[in-house]
Amino acid sequence: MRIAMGSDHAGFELKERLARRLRDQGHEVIDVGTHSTQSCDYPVFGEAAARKVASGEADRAVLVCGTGQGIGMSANKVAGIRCAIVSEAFSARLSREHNDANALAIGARVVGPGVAEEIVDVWLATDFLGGRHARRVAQIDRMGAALGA
Ligand SMILES: O=C(CO)[C@H](O)[C@H](O)[C@H](O)COP(=O)(O)O
Repeated sequence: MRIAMGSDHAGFELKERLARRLRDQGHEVIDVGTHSTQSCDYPVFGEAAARKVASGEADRAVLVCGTGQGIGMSANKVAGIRCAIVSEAFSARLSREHNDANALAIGARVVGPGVAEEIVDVWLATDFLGGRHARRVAQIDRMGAALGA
């Protein structure tokens, strides 16, 4: 899978760890930064990674900031992005099965690296169930198109 990854300074170390692991698993990682722990602004990197997915250059995005909240909110402003902000594997799985999430945001100050790895593994391995969920996801996407968000 082609996975766009982005973080701010708070998420940098976890992003690096997750990126190494994803590459070891055979995924292509498209790292949009940041590239150090120097303080920076998460919207820049949330948007950049989300745009990779929206344009078709990446299949999914994995994002990390301190809580996952800010970078996830930023990604969700890009048309066509459904970013789930997740702290445990159950929500990660359901965000794929029910919501067809194409972006995942994790908080490096919220979960440890082992839980983060479990979240990413489950999220990447889980398929969208379609059916009634497809109708609801289409409603989300129509709202995004109509409202420009
Ligand atoms: O966006 C966030 C919170 O919603 C992230 O946790 C940021 O990483 C955090 O706000 C950065 O905070 P800092 O005090 O500038 O390190």
